[in-house]
Amino acid sequence: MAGLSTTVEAGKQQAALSVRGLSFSFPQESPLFEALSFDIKHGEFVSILAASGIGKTTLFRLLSGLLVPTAGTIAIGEAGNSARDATKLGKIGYMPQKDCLLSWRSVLDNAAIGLELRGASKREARRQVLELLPGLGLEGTESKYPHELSGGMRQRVSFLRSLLGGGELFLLDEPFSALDAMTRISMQEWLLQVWEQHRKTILFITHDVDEALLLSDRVLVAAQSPITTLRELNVNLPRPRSYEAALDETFIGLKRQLLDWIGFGAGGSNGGGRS
Ligand SMILES: Nc1ncnc2c1ncn2[C@@H]1O[C@H](COP(=O)(O)OP(=O)(O)OP(=O)(O)O)[C@@H](O)[C@H]1O
Repeated sequence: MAGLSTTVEAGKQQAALSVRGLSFSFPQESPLFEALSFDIKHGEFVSILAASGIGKTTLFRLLSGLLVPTAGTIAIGEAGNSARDATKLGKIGYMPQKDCLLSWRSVLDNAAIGLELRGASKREARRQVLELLPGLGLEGTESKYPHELSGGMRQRVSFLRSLLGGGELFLLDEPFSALDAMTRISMQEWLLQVWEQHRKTILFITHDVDEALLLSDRVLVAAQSPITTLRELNVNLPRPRSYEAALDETFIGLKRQLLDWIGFGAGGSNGGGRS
């Protein structure tokens, strides 16, 4: 037992997120998580790859304190805050599948919300947003409204809002799933560049094997329900990366491994649903 607690303590000091023995089920439903443990290090980009309906969004709701685990602990940041406290303290940045921009606010004012909520004056918040817009490919859009933007632009504004919210840990829930293939590739490349600049800790949910490999330092695979363990693949591809990386032999080897784990390998017969 002493050995176990030393490991957990060491993890707490270094980890941006430390999950220990997490169990959760909705009332009268089968469990989604049972005694799940994993860590995310500071500055890491980690993707969770899983089939639909297995509990990815529920995991994010647990990590952001919107749901309470049936058992286990979630510790966030160096202080080891609980999910609920970390969210209250603004340490968690959450970017959902839909951009959720406010239709009556301009790009400038949508992106500034994160800073305003942290106590910045409107003037200061706007100044910081204006400074960052060009780097996000959004120069000249500051007075536009969400309906005047493309899907990719809306997601970038949404990301900027989360970024300026100042979190230590960013939870990105399939942020590009609603985009067409071309926009999706350009958004992935854009996110790679932004991450290189800011090196925030990101936990990214996706169904897409290529996307997980292209973006991540590690991919965690949830292949069975309830989720008790996550299989882990280190993505040892050099950075900075671009979409070209997907043509690399190493990439294809890693992809083969992931497809095998989720049941689509040479011997697999997965139909893509919850197993
Ligand atoms: N409030 C709730 N009450 C009861 N069951 C729920 C509730 N929310 C989600 N579920 C169920 O929990 C399971 C996991 O849902 P969740 O949304 O976390 O899955 P997911 O892996 O994110 O799916 P997708 O990839 O399709 O978004 C599903 O079977 C879903 O129907």
